[in-house]
Amino acid sequence: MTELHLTNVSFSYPDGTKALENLTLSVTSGERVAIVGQNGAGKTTAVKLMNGLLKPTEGSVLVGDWDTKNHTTAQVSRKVGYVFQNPDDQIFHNDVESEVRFGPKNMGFEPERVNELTDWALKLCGISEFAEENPYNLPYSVRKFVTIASVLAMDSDIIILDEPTAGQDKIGLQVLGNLLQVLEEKQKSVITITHDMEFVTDYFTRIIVMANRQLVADENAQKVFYNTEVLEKSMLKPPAVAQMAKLLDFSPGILSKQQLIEAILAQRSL
Ligand SMILES: Nc1ncnc2c1ncn2[C@@H]1O[C@H](COP(=O)(O)OP(=O)(O)OP(=O)(O)O)[C@@H](O)[C@H]1O
Repeated sequence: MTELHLTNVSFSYPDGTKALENLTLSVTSGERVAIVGQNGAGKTTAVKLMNGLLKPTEGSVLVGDWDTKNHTTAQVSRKVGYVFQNPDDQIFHNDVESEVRFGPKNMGFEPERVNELTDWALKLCGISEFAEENPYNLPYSVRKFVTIASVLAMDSDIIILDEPTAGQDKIGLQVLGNLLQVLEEKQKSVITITHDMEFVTDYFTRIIVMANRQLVADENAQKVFYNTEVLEKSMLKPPAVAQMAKLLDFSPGILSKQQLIEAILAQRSL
């Protein structure tokens, strides 16, 4: 299993734009972490540094015992799979199965293992029925699962999902929820960038909040969504349930509908 350690990481793009300042965080095996924050906060830059697409200007990124500065992006991406925000930036085959099969095949797995991983990933993403289809004939939500499957099939220890809930309906969200559970059972770490706070409270216990190129909180959901200073700094909008609980002046920490209902019933019975 592979751990991830970012230590005092800063990054500037070649045009001089400073995108990340002094980021320090670690992710252990099997952990689920959500990275949230306003547009331009530095989230995408942070995850690109984690999978070796970018190398830090200052500080270090360790993937297991590899310093990403000493390894190619291709090498690092075998350990840290990255599902891009936009599936159309990632898909390049004319049928779904070839797209998913490409990763494990390219990594040199035995043909039997390639078949096994491809079938597993297609099934886990609920897209086996589309195996022979051209991804570009499928809706955006399915194309997103094609890219998730193609990364899962590489069997990397750390998986980054950029905005996985974008465009997903209730069934898509259920597939994602199940997928996160299966990955946790396999001790895979999942790091997601998302603007979907309901998704965060439903599935992620650890939240990293970023604002203005910096980390402003690394806490559980209860602490983040009831911390006025963090919310103001990051301009983060808490999930609807937490907003309602605050308006009703309930004690901090309520995040689920069930907790809110229980608090309302308890107040009525007073
Ligand atoms: N290729 C690039 N060249 C120059 N500046 C860039 C580049 N990519 C991103 N930036 C800048 O770096 C900063 C951080 O961007 P980044 O994409 O990491 O933020 P983000 O939190 O992921 O935002 P979003 O939620 O909009 O994707 C922003 O000021 C952005 O404009």
